[in-house]
Amino acid sequence: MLSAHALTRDFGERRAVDRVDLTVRPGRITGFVGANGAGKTTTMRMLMGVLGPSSGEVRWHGRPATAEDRRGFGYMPEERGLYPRMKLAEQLAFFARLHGAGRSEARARAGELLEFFDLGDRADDLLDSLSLGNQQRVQIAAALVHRPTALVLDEPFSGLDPHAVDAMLELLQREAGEIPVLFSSHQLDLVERICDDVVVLAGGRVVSAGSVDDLRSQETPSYRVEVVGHDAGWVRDLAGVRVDSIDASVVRLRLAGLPPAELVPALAARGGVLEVTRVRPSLSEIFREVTR
Ligand SMILES: Nc1ncnc2c1ncn2[C@@H]1O[C@H](COP(=O)(O)OP(=O)(O)OP(=O)(O)O)[C@@H](O)[C@H]1O
Repeated sequence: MLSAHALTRDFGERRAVDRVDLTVRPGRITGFVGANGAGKTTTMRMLMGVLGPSSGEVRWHGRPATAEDRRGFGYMPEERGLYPRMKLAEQLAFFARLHGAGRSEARARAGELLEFFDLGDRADDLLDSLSLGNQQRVQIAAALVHRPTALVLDEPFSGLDPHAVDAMLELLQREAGEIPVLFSSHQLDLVERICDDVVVLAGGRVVSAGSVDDLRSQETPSYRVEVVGHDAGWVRDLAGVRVDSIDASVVRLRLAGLPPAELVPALAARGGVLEVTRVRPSLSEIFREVTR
């Protein structure tokens, strides 16, 4: 289990990460989300030990994480960091050897990962001859080369086409069966698809954390209402509700004081109603709600 405890980082006067607590459990995929500049990369760098905290602590299995512990982690940094003019297979074998693999074991592992990412026939190509999405696949392969004990991935999905996204999802699910996996992403639909847990950061602070289902259940329920006629504007006059949007005859609203059982009668007393549906909030909606 990888965890952060009151992890804080200042850059001069500016506090980029502010007393962040988070836990990444084995067997679960944790998504790390937040607007640009929220502090995700800075937190991940501290988890990996490439940046020291101003205060707070990173723990591995409940005790302070050491350099040795971190050598076991797989990391995909935001700035990436492979050698553009090195052949793919050579490059991956090189990283495997840095982690202590013997020559033939390193070569075999490089070949296996390139096959997995459909790059087996590009083994002798230079990294910078690949498309950006394929370079991204090699970045992930490099993070996996030493069979890591935990994975920390900074935006692994950015720039990937849908096939590569699917391959990445499959891979993360497979890896997360055994080890803690934390990844940051702005693609909330993907986070929703595969994450068990989510940590939402805003202005350097954790504003929400837990399983996707828990976050959903904390959210104020939202309703879709379709009224008779072309203008549902009158719904705004209802007491005890907050209207999120109106599009002709369709309204999205939340209850703000009105008990759920009174919504339909209150609507019907004011106008013609065709349908009222309770809507399960998407992660994007939850994100907007908790970060606003
Ligand atoms: N080396 C640095 N020196 C000064 N300020 C920094 C440094 N690194 C990050 N920051 C600041 O810390 C804040 C958090 O940045 P960070 O890159 O961690 O955010 P992020 O959530 O990863 O953003 P994005 O989604 O855009 O990648 C930003 O205001 C950024 O400008």
